[in-house]
Amino acid sequence: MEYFIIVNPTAGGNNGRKTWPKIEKFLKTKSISYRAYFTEYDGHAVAIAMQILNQVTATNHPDAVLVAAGGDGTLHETLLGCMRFYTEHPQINTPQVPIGLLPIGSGNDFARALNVPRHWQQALEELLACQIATKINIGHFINQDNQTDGYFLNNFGIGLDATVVYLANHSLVKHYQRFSGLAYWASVIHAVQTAKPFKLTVTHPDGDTQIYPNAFLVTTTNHAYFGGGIDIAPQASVYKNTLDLIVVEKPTRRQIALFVFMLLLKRHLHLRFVHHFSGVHFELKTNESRYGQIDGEELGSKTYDVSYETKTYPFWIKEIAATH
Ligand SMILES: Nc1ncnc2c1ncn2[C@@H]1O[C@H](COP(=O)(O)OP(=O)(O)OP(=O)(O)O)[C@@H](O)[C@H]1O
Repeated sequence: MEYFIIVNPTAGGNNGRKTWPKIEKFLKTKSISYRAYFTEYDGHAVAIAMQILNQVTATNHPDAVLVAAGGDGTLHETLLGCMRFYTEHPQINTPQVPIGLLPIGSGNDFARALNVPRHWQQALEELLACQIATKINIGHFINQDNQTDGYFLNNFGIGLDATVVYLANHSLVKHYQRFSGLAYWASVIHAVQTAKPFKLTVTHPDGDTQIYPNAFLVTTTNHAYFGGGIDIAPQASVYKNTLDLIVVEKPTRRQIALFVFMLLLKRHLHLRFVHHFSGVHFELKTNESRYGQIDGEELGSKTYDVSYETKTYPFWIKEIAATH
């Protein structure tokens, strides 16, 4: 195999920069064939992934694996580059180049969902031991207003979780690994206090519609986790072709405490201000501007008219039969 590794040196509060020399040493010791590419700016992994696929498909390279060494953002951009490349080159009929993960970011929720170890060496050993690609479900969304689309591995959030992402990304201490956890939790508290509820309309394929006048946290998720390991949708799985939608209506202070307590017990879906759906397709519409996030990447503050479904992409991971 030949591993084309996209390294985000800034992932995990510069953990990428510190960990890469160890990864490289390990690869050299084992005489593994690899090429490394370093991201230099936001969005760079999209361009690098496309460039690698261009090269790999032009030379008919049969044993290529694209590896995202970073956090969920790097992985998201790598996937986006792959999906964009294959959409732009529909004539390519060789199998899609699989994506592997070296989770050296902060949250690493997709790695958690796939049971990929979050220590670089264990993750690398599993990656190198893998023999066959596994098709995994990913989220696909279409903006109904302009028909643009995109993908997510983890979740597409509107409201509270996206406000947290916005505040954490703009925190002054974000780039210091030691403080990134603190910055995150400070952002959660700030967001809970300041985020405003909004009207959300959910439409199902059969035309059934629900309206939530006080939606507060709206997450469409591909697996159980969000926010760095919070088990927001315990029944969700990348091995199901469904997406899970969690809608939390604006809670009172007492309800916030109850929500956190029930979340820890994984019983929060029983609360009457928490709503949960699982489906292969649904649409969400809002009419007030709110922050949005996709796999931890900011969308800014806007309104949404979005439809959701799943697609698949091959990943270079150890298959977990038990969760199928
Ligand atoms: N050289 C760079 N300088 C600044 N930002 C970069 C650079 N390379 C990549 N980025 C950006 O860094 C951001 C964060 O990366 P990533 O999500 O992989 O790490 P993380 O936030 O630590 O992990 P997680 O999302 O799992 O919490 C991404 O938006 C990416 O575009």
